[in-house]
Amino acid sequence: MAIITVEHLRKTYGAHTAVDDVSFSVEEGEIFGIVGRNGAGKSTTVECVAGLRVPTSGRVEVGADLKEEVGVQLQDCRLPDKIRVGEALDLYASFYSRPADWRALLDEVGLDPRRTFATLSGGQRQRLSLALALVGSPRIAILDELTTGLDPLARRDTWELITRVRERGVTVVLVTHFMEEAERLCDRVAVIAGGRVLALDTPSGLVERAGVTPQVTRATLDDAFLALTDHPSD
Ligand SMILES: Nc1ncnc2c1ncn2[C@@H]1O[C@H](COP(=O)(O)OP(=O)(O)OP(=O)(O)O)[C@@H](O)[C@H]1O
Repeated sequence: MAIITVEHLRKTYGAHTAVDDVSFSVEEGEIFGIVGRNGAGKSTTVECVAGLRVPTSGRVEVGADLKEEVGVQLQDCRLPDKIRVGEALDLYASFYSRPADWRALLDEVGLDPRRTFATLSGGQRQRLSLALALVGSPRIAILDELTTGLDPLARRDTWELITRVRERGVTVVLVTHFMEEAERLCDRVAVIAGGRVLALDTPSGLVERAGVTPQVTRATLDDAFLALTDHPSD
């Protein structure tokens, strides 16, 4: 059953059209990927889904309470330098009527509640932003480039965290630049370019659809992405 339905979504900023006629639906419990190059319209799309931006036209329907049941991790989230990790979690938990146990969440993401935001590495900040997105026990988690800027090992750890989130029944919308990430984690992936959905399928379906020939061993989603976005077929 679809928990998110987006139909003919359009978002303009002045004369610039960032998202143009985007339609897709996300099934409850799946990890749905949105991939595309810089400026493709990925963040604008998920911010419209999360209710953070108002669509210019089109329909966005979310089968969950936006304030209580949707957790959002935004790109480049910043907190005051001196706030402690535990204080941030405690504050965010107070926004929800059924918050998760934030100490357990911090254990899961491997963060010390006494650390201040200023002393966290890039990877630790990303893990904090994931914990903040999950502290309300959401039914839907929207994660916007959660692993950008992480080293390969930290990225893999984060993939494990995302898999565990899904195992708890949370629907995940994952915006990413990394095709390997989308291929490993996502049930279905929408490829966006120029504010439009070029293709939407399972990772293996996209590879097949793009008709890419394996270079060494087998064709990957990365090959499919390059083929689709280099020669978009409308
Ligand atoms: N507030 C805004 N005002 C004007 N233009 C904007 C605004 N936000 C985004 N844009 C433009 O809209 C287009 C889509 O941006 P968006 O951030 O949705 O893309 P993206 O696919 O998430 O890119 P990235 O991977 O670089 O984050 C870009 O051309 C961007 O410059």
